[in-house]
Amino acid sequence: MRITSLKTYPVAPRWLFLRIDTDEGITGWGEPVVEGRAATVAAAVEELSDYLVGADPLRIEDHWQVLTRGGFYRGGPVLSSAVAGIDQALWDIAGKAYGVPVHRLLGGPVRDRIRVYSWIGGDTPSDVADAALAQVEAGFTAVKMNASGALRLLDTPAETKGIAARLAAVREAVGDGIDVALDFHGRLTLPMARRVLPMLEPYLPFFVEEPVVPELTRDLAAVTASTSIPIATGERLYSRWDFRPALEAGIAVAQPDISHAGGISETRRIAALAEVHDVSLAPHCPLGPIALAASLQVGFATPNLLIQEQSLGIHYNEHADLLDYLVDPSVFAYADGHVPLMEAPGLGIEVDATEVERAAARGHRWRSPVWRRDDGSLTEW
Ligand SMILES: O=C(O)[C@@H](O)[C@H](O)[C@H](O)CO
Ligand SMILES: [Mg+2]
Repeated sequence: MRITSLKTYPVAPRWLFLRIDTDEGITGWGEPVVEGRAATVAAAVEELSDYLVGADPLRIEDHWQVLTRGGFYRGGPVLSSAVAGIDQALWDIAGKAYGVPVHRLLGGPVRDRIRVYSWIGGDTPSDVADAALAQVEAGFTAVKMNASGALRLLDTPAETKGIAARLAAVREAVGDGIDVALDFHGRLTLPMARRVLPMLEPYLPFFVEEPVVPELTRDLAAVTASTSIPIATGERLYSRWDFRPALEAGIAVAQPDISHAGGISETRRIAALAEVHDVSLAPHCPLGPIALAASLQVGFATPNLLIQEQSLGIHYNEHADLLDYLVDPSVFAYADGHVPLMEAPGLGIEVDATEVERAAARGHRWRSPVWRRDDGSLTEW
């Protein structure tokens, strides 16, 4: 079998889909994207495609090595995400060629279903509590909320207590049987993290995500030592080499994004490295159905999986949602907040190619918001 073409489709809300065709009529799909940089990653995929057209799609690992290491300059979000989407599409082709779901090629399932969580929004404590209750009513057993708005480097008692008040309101609303995670998007300085996290401890959050920016991986050790809350990070780490210092810093949960961190091949290796550190996996995925399917395929075959993020209805999903590009959306029906074992070949989904073409023709470009503090200085959004 030979690869005949690679084609990318920028689609709403903020995704980039990749279609790889072969001379045997088998098509694979991947999702190579950095949110807000879809066109940049598409250019990287286009440049890498010179090497792939005419090659055997089943030599997945060799292609991963050449595309990642063969260029001398490696790593980073753009290149790693381009390779990630290509890798997903090659695993999809392999599964379809062998007639099995990808998790069977990874050693077979180690669980029957995967627990997924939903993102919840809202500004006031009662807004977030209502959003959490709506997800619990929809069957989810875990939610994740944004921890705060734009914070100062060292913030007021009112802002600081407000973070705890929002979590307290959610805990009060959903009770102790539901898991509640908080995402800080790297908005805390180390001294703020030391002050805020102990205030959250009484409400037993599931985990706290990205308390500090990933550039401060070294400071994570001080954060993890300062609190009993499990610390999660990883959506802005792109390889097992990037994850090593975070794992050594004592995080509890690794969050590789299968569309950023080198695809199925590398996420599988990051999971194994995490296992060495007694760290569980909660793959990041505020992305589309292909990225979610690829994440789930790894999750079915990975012993240290904690939970899977999924993007149905999250606030980024304007003009399109998770299920819009699937021939059969029931695959992500989330019975009782779980996805049952997927048995269809490849990634286990059927992408609606006509809808993808139509959405790409409409054109769409999503930009990350720019957040500023009250003095006008830039902060993490
Ligand atoms: O954990 C999450 O889902 C968020 O931090 C998103 O990754 C972020 O808004 C960029 O897409
Ligand atoms: Mg996050």
